[in-house]
Amino acid sequence: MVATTYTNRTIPRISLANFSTRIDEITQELVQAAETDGFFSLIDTEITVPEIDAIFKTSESFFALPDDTKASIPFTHENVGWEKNQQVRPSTGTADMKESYQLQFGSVMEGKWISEDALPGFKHSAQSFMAKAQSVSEKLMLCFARGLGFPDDIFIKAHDVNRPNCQSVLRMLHYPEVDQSKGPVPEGYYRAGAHADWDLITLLFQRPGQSGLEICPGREVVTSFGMGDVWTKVDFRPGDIVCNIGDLLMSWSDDRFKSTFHRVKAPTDPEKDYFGPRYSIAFFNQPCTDTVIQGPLKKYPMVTGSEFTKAAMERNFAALRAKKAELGLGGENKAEAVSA
Ligand SMILES: O=C(O)CCC(=O)C(=O)O
Ligand SMILES: [Fe+2]
Repeated sequence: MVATTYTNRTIPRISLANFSTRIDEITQELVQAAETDGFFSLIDTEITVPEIDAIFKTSESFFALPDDTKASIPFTHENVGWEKNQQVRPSTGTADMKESYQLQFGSVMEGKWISEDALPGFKHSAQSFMAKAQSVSEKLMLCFARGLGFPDDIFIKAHDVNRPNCQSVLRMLHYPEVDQSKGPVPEGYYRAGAHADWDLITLLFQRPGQSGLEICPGREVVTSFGMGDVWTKVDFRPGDIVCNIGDLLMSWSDDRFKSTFHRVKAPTDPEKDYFGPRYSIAFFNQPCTDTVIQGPLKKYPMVTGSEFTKAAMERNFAALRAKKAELGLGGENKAEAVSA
């Protein structure tokens, strides 16, 4: 197996304390991080450690349900519902070793919430947490709009969760334990294969002790799938929100802000890697379908939110087909329309 090359890169920790009085300083820090590696951690946010602990408890209870029960709310191409071992990334051509449950704000969730009988209180807890994640996201949206010289509310309006065509997603993730007694995970399998997210900004909630997230900066243009091979392990402390720029913001900033490849590697090293069950939660800020997108320099043609997503998916499929042909694999993956 080819060993991964690692380097230490600093992932800045940016405080949101006293947001309204410190907004200029925060904007500067965010822009700087977005222009370099595209990853940063937020600290001093309005989401407390007990609130993060509570939503992970909720998520763990969901994934502990029998598969038959979770299968009552299957994943659909509207990016909602539950999937297991179904997402294939173009970088790997093999399914991620995980299960996930995607939730949205709007009517696409009809019939997609786990029932109150199966998991009392789930919908209420998830919706409260989604509202909090949205509120933190809107602070970032305001700063990035200013950083790019746009009107303050351009990104906030484009991601208005009260509109029926809002597409933002909260995704709960569970990577099952990797049983070391069964020998090494075959080459080419990942907990989450390398990818860049398609959205504006992603908020990632991680569990202390459940390491695995790695980043590989260096992408120059949003239309490219190429990535380097020097990785950095992402460190975080309890309460941190790890954030990354997605392809939408890279495109909307004419490639000034970087949407960076990241992955969760399958554990291989008993000394350093975490083999136990891993949980994470991602909040993807996706544009309303009718949003009009174009950077200040007009580097790319103007597109709508739905056109942007469609083009991202088509690039994804083309790259996936090429990877499968390279590996001599056929067949379609079922969870292809996922948000990242
Ligand atoms: O589980 C993680 O830490 C990363 C998940 C991720 O990158 C994604 O779902 O897009
Ligand atoms: Fe991601």
